[in-house]
Amino acid sequence: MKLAEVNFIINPVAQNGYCLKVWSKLEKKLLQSGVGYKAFFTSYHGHAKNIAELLAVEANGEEAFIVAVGGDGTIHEIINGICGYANIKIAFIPCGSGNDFARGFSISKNPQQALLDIIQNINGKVDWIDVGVIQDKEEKLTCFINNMGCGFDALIAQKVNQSKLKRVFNRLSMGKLIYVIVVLKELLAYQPSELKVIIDGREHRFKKVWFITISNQPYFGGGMKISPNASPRDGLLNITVVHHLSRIRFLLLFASVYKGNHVRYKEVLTYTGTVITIGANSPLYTHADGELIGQTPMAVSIKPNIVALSSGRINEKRS
Ligand SMILES: Nc1ncnc2c1ncn2[C@@H]1O[C@H](COP(=O)(O)OP(=O)(O)OP(=O)(O)O)[C@@H](O)[C@H]1O
Repeated sequence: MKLAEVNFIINPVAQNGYCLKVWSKLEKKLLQSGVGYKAFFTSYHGHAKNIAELLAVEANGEEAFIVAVGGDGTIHEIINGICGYANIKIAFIPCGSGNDFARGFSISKNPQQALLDIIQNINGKVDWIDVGVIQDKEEKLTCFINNMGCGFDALIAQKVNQSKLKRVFNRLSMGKLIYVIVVLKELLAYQPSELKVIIDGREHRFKKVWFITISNQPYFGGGMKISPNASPRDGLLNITVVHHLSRIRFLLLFASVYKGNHVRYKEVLTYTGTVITIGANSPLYTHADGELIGQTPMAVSIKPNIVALSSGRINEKRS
């Protein structure tokens, strides 16, 4: 059987350099497997997007296979490079600190197992998944595969990415804890906002909003099940608005979000939709897959079944 050639895009700095160590082990397995491959290493923020786009163009309509080796930021960039190229198949080997993509898409969190799954399914089935698209006021487009959000969650994403503690916790393999620490730190100072949200033509106004999150899959922030019912295969985006919540109740809610039980709070509203616009009384930080992309207003929509995801056990429940 002829095996396809695989293009690996590796983020050597993901999880504080752990990804590079993992890659050297994966490469040994690859050499043993006989799979033809090329390895590309990112050398700056945004490089994975550029490499992926170049590979998509160079494939010239032929099928090409790209595997992201890194964290959620790496798969986010690759999605932004290949979204719209129907000839590109992707897969993921989780080596980041948050790894919400692996959780949400039931990919093994063990990099060696994830590689084995990819090799076993190398010429096999693909799963066509939805992608969210954000348009900012300058009409710049950004895709997201996990979720996007405005307000407190975007502020947390930014602070986590900037935090020197992130490196320390990554070194201790406690990447998730940094989200908890940053939330507790920012909670006292944050001022909730007023929001106008239009979902499929219907206007909603909210006061004292902590954040709005729009999800393609359930997980955010290293395992928080922010949108328990989100599915990347249903052609819908799942919207979560958290408003009118005291700081004490925020802490209770925060403790329940890892199991998705926060949706039982009356201060948590959920919707589904396909075209959403978000405006606020003052500009709010906005993230896409945990990467800060600018400030509101933002328009969000869904591209159903646009990306081909290949992984051996994608439909098994693993998280
Ligand atoms: N060579 C590089 N030097 C500096 N930054 C890089 C380089 N290559 C990639 N990056 C950036 O590193 C950032 C973090 O990558 P990534 O999200 O994959 O890892 P992580 O933060 O450890 O994982 P997670 O997002 O799952 O918590 C991304 O914003 C990416 O653009």
